[in-house]
Amino acid sequence: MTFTVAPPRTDAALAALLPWPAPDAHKYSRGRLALVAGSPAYPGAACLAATASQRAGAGYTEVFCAGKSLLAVRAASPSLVAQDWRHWQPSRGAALSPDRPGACVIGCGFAGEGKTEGPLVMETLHAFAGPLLVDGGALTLLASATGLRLAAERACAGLPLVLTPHGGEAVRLARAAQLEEGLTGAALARELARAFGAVVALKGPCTYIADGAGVEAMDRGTAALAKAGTGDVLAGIIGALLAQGIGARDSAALGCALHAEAGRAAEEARTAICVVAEDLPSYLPAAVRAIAGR
Ligand SMILES: NC(=O)C1=CN([C@@H]2O[C@H](COP(=O)(O)OP(=O)(O)OC[C@H]3O[C@@H](n4cnc5c(N)ncnc54)[C@H](O)[C@@H]3O)[C@@H](O)[C@H]2O)[C@@H](O)CC1
Ligand SMILES: Nc1ncnc2c1ncn2[C@@H]1O[C@H](COP(=O)(O)OP(=O)(O)O)[C@@H](O)[C@H]1O
Repeated sequence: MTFTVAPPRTDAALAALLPWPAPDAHKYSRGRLALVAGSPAYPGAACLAATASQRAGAGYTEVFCAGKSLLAVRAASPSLVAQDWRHWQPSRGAALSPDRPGACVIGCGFAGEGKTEGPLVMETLHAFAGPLLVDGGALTLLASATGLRLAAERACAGLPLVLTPHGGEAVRLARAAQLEEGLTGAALARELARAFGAVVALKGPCTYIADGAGVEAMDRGTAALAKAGTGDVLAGIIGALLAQGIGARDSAALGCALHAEAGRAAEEARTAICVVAEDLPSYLPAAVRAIAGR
């Protein structure tokens, strides 16, 4: 199977996508991200994704998490709005219209269990009528016959879906989709994108971003990013870009580049040894400047 992997996008191409706010912007016009995240086992993942979303420009970041995780999420940032995930209503979702865009991220800090998280994931796949990013433990639940069917239905309805698996999660998705064994890298990203009708960002030292039309590479990152929780930060960044009305593949490409540049800026200040995931949102301004050239 031969195909071409597009080279990483240039700074100029990425800069053209940056969501600078209009002078008359308000918090809702700047995009509302509903983040369904943070099981009792992993409240920290919700905190990481939510604070990253705020720094990546979303005007309103609303977290729906397990009741036991509420305190941790509220303590992470006073400007976050947090509710028990029992109140998440995917059919109402974020208010969606061209002047009030929105998106949903689901799965950061999910443990991949079926009883509570399963219905949250399946109902969101079915009923959320805006751009949806599936990450973390929700990918384990998506890796099922029901998940594949609901993903196909979203694709038929033209509803954007972004998947952000690491290598282990990608193997689970590939098995569920009965892909050829042993696919890796760009080929795996491309086949997953086709099977799920989604944009796939297959994360690693080089991240491959694919949709039905092709695959591109993103290799700006650093091993400083190889720490628990950095993937949750990435999901929050891409989710915020989706919420601001940027297309799915562009959001994935810009989000991965901003995440990588934040990692590099953090490494510069803190060394590759000492960077931790919670450092990254505070280096997003440096990442924006590196890409924008200002
Ligand atoms: N502070 C927190 O609350 C954190 C919560 N997290 C959440 O924890 C949940 C479980 O995620 P995990 O990734 O730990 O567990 P998984 O069960 O998804 O992954 C565990 C297994 O997948 C494989 N794997 C993991 N990373 C891989 C990679 N980069 N390449 C190849 N194989 C890999 C390994 O076999 C590993 O044993 C997710 O919902 C995630 O969001 C993690 O992001 C870590 C930080
Ligand atoms: N050696 C590396 N070089 C560059 N980027 C890396 C490297 N290792 C990990 N990353 C990046 O760090 C992030 C890790 O995400 P993930 O494995 O989902 O972490 P977690 O589940 O702990 O949040 C991804 O964006 C990945 O591309």
